[in-house]
Amino acid sequence: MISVSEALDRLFSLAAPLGTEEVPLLEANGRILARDVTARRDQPPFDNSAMDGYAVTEGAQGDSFRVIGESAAGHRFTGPLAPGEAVRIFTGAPIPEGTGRVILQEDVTREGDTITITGAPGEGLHIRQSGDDFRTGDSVTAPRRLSPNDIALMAAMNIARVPVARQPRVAIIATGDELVMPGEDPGPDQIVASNSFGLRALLSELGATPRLLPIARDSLSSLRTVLELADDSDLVLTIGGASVGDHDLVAQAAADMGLDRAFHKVAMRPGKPLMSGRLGDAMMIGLPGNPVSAMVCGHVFVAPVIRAMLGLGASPAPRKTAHLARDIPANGPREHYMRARRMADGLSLFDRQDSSLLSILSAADALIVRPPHDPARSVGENVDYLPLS
Ligand SMILES: Nc1nc2c(c(=O)[nH]1)N[C@H]1C(S)=C(S)[C@@H](COP(=O)(O)OP(=O)(O)OC[C@H]3O[C@@H](n4cnc5c(N)ncnc54)[C@H](O)[C@@H]3O)O[C@H]1N2
Ligand code: MOO
Repeated sequence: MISVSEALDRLFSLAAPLGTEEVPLLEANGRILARDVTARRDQPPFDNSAMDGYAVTEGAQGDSFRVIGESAAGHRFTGPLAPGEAVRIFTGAPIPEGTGRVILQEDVTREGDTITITGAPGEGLHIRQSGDDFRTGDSVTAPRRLSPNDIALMAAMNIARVPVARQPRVAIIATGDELVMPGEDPGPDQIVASNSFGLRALLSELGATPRLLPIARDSLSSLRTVLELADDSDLVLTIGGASVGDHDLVAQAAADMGLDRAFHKVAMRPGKPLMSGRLGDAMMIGLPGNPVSAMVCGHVFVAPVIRAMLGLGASPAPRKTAHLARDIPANGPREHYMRARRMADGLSLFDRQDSSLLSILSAADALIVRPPHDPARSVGENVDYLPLS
């Protein structure tokens, strides 16, 4: 059995970045920016008023001015401004030539075309300089996952089409005679397929394009039929049938179809029967069937693989450190990902750690990472964990 970090290295060597495509700005949110993009104009493109008020050359409390015109957003005042004159101005409007400051309308009384500064104007000039925000050629740097704030910035930069990483196409194949789909009426020996739905959600969140294929039954012919449906995928994820039982046929079905196996079995808990390799043009990861094992492998292996395919680099799932709120026992020979909750007084481990317990996984928001043979740890000691939310 190989270690988790060795397994990750082998996975990364199978997971090449997938290349780029251009999408309209409207479709770029959540996508990975693949190349730096640069502003096509200065922002603001002209000096403009930060407030509604009056543009003057200079002014103090008690000064009066003659209002000679108006500058509104989208409609500038074209003439110059001289001492003793004021231009009515609104937020975002271009600053007339000669303006020294903008007096807030709250600090002014107006009679006809004459204004008098009645309030203390203060230090602020209320003028936003051209290029204050960004200048032509300033860039948004890649790679990064584009957020709504980035979309706003790129719109202001007049970038209408955005180069982004192609989304990995991921086929998800649940396997097992016992499985039915959520919403179906399970027979007495049947259970509802859950892992495929959890993994699909995880993959969507990561920025992949997941596709649920029909459930494969526990026969080589059924597995082959469904695996063949996945032939246009970048990554094929199978769930279950990865262990040593008589009905665990995924490894054999994939081998029959030419899987170039990179490894089978990892020294971790849960997740030991994990396998991976190259299957035709696609990468394949065979996940264990136990629900918590499949989801933990999703967080520990699938998520970093998707990030690597998206061009975000080959690095393990980010870890944090926190102290323990409870004692934890010594670990065995496999790296253990233990379900826990972050509490005010530290990480609190769930008593029940069986890899079938989705209710515990759902209640957990952290996986404490225990290295192989880690000794017992006491309250207050620091441990590494993977945040789940
Ligand atoms: N003799 C041994 N037995 C087992 C070993 C071992 O080393 N020696 N390893 C155990 C470990 S660790 C795991 S993990 C499981 C995983 O085995 P498989 O990948 O072959 O998974 P299955 O046997 O197909 O299923 C296990 C369990 O999970 C349920 N399942 C499967 N698929 C789904 C799904 N899509 N949604 C929800 N639940 C699913 C399935 O019904 C079983 O209950 O093997 C141990 N055994
Ligand atoms: O290690 Mo398995 O993955 O017990 O559930």
